[in-house]
Formats: sequence, structure tokens, C-alpha cells
Amino acid sequence: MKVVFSGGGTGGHIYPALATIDEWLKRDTTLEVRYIGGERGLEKEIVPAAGIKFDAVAIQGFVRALSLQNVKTVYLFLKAVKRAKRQLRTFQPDVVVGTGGYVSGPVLYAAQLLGIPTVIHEQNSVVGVSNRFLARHATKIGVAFPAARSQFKQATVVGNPRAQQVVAGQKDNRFDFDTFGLKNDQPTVLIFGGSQGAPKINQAVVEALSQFNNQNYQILFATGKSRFDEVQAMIKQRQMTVAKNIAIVPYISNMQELMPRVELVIGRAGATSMAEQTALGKPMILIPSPYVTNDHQTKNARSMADAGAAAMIIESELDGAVLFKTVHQLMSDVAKRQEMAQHAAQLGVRDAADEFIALIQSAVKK
Ligand SMILES: CC(=O)N[C@H]1[C@@H](OP(=O)(O)OP(=O)(O)OC[C@H]2O[C@@H](n3ccc(=O)[nH]c3=O)[C@H](O)[C@@H]2O)O[C@H](CO)[C@@H](O)[C@@H]1O
Repeated sequence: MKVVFSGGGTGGHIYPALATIDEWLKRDTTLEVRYIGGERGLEKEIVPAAGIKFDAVAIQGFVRALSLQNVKTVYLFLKAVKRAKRQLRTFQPDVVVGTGGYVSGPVLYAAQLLGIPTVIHEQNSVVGVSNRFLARHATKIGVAFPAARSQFKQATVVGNPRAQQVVAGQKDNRFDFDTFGLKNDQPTVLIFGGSQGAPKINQAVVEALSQFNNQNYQILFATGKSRFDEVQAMIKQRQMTVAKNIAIVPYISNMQELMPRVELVIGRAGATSMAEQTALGKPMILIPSPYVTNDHQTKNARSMADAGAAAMIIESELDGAVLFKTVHQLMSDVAKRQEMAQHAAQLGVRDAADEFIALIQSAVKK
């Protein structure tokens, strides 16, 4: 079978696609896959690095206010549809799968114009712009949360395929913390602000550095690729030292191997992160982004906190002192962490890739 995947901009839309491909290739080595992504999104690096053939189209999102930018957006959209059509005609896929983000709009629309079956996946409980646009002519729709189902005419709850991939990463896990200059026998706190990093979280971590230094747990902190230099400059300006129990990196590219091995996760409340952390049963401290559509991350974080799986900090109340206190309290309380881990695990969907692959296969014309 030949399948084209498209989705991107941010990691939350890319990893579910990669996880589906990964699982599918394990059971069908004859599967042929292409990925069409944006010229500027994270997918441009992540997808080829995963060994998948990648084609790019230029695309940008609509801005909310009336603006000339939107004229350019329409122009780029039509150009991307044309280019995607050419790519699809050459490859002749049996089905085209979209996992959200601006780029999936023109690619799946092109497939729909050519009469190729399309399948979309919605990771969030609130449906995104591209998926809303594509839903009318999509052959099948998979959603991660039951709450999203009612927003489509007909959709199947499959969970988030990335969850299955990180769970698979638990088996025979030989992850070596030495790759980050850390120890294998110390509990690890993982901190990252979604796939792009979050300035407010980065600042709070820098403020708390002197307190985190030399604790009996270690901190692995991913700043986001484009924010690493900014963080280093902040550390230098404040003349702070970074002790050996702390590693600061721009991005973690082997999260599926690392995440199973950490004790506590601190971060945003993006849908794919939530799927991973619940599938693995990780206690979490969530600082939801207030800058996303319909404030959906706050809803995600609140549902985790209500279930007893997470502590939640509102971004406007976050600073180094609050961050340190919340982390330190949990790292000093094994029983509390275990309790949170159990609650998190109860929310996890661990076979989502199987479910999603079955849905895609059901969309292909026999
Ligand atoms: C600001 C924004 O628009 N956020 C949205 C975006 O978030 P974003 O792209 O940040 O998505 P998520 O938090 O859901 O997922 C991040 C993904 O990146 C991975 N990762 C992260 C950091 C790192 O160093 N290495 C790494 O591999 C995580 O393990 C995870 O798989 O898409 C999500 C899923 O549609 C939405 O719910 C979010 O609201």
C-alpha cells in the first residue's frame, strides 16, 4: 500500500503521524510512505531524520485580523494545492492521512480534488482550523478524545498514536543518561515547554537554577530549538552556575526512549504530550499555554489535575520560586508521585496506533 502523510508546524501534529508510520512499517515492510510538510515547520527536520521521504510546500496560517497577510495566505494555499496535486499524481497513493496543522489543509484538499481517500486525525478536544475545513470530504476521521467526536458528523475515537510508540519505548529500555552528561542512578525531572519551548517556563527554570543545583535528583531541561541561545544569555547575565545534576539542551530528539525513564515531567499541556505522559503514567506539573485556540491547554491541564494526575500552575503565577517549590515537594514525596502516576496511567490509551491504522485501512477503496 502507498500512503502519504501530512501534518506539522509543531511536534504535536508531527509525532502522531511518525508513530503511525513506525507501527505500520513494523507489521508491513512493503508499505510505501511519503510525507508532505511545510517548508518552515519542525517537520522539515524531524521527518527526514526519521528516515522518511519528505517533500515540502510553502504555507502559512491565517491571521485573525483583516490583513494583507491573509491575501498571501490564500495565494500560498492555492500554490501548495497545485504542488501537492503534482506530488500526489506522481506517487499515486491509496490514501492520504492528515494529522493537523496548516500544511495538512492544502495537501489533503488536493487529494480530495483528485478523488483519493483521505483520513484526518484530531489530537485535541477542540477541533483545529485545518481539520474543520477538511472534515466535510474526509473519508474517515479519527479523534483522540471523545469530546471531539461530537464536533464532526462521524468520527471514531482512536486515541493518539504517539502514546503507543512511547509505551513501546519502555520495553528493553537502555536509554543512557550519560548522553546528556547525567547519571543513570539518579531520579530525573524532565522540563520542556511543548515542542517549541516556552519563554515563561524557560525564565522560571533559570530563576530556580541555584536551588536545583546539587539536589539529590537531576534536571533535564529542553529550552526549545530557537530559544537555547536566549536561555544561555540569561544564565550568563545573571552569573548563575549550572551544577552537574542539571543538563540544558535545545531539543530532545529521542523522547520515546527518554520519557519512560524519568520520574516527573514539567511542561505545557499540549495534546500529544498529554497522550504520552498518561500512557506512561507519569506524574506531571502542567503550566498550560494561555495562547492557544479556545484555551484548550488549560482544559487539558485541568482535566489532568482533577483526575489527580497533575499539579497545575497558571502561567501568570509562575516564577522560579513557585516552580522550585512545586518540583521539590513532589521529588521529596515518593508516595504522592506514585499516586499521581497511577491516576495518570488510568487516563492513558495505549493501543492508539493500531486503532488508527485500522481506520486508515478501512478508508482505502478495495
Ligand atoms: C503552542 C501550540 O500551538 N501548541 C499546540 C501544539 O503543541 P506542541 O507541538 O507543543 O505539542 P504537544 O505538546 O502536544 O507535543 C509535543 C511533542 O514534541 C515532543 N518533544 C518536545 C520537546 C522536545 O525537546 N522533544 C520532543 O520530542 C513531545 O514529546 C511531544 O511528542 O500541538 C498540540 C497538538 O495538536 C496542541 O495541543 C498544542 O496546544
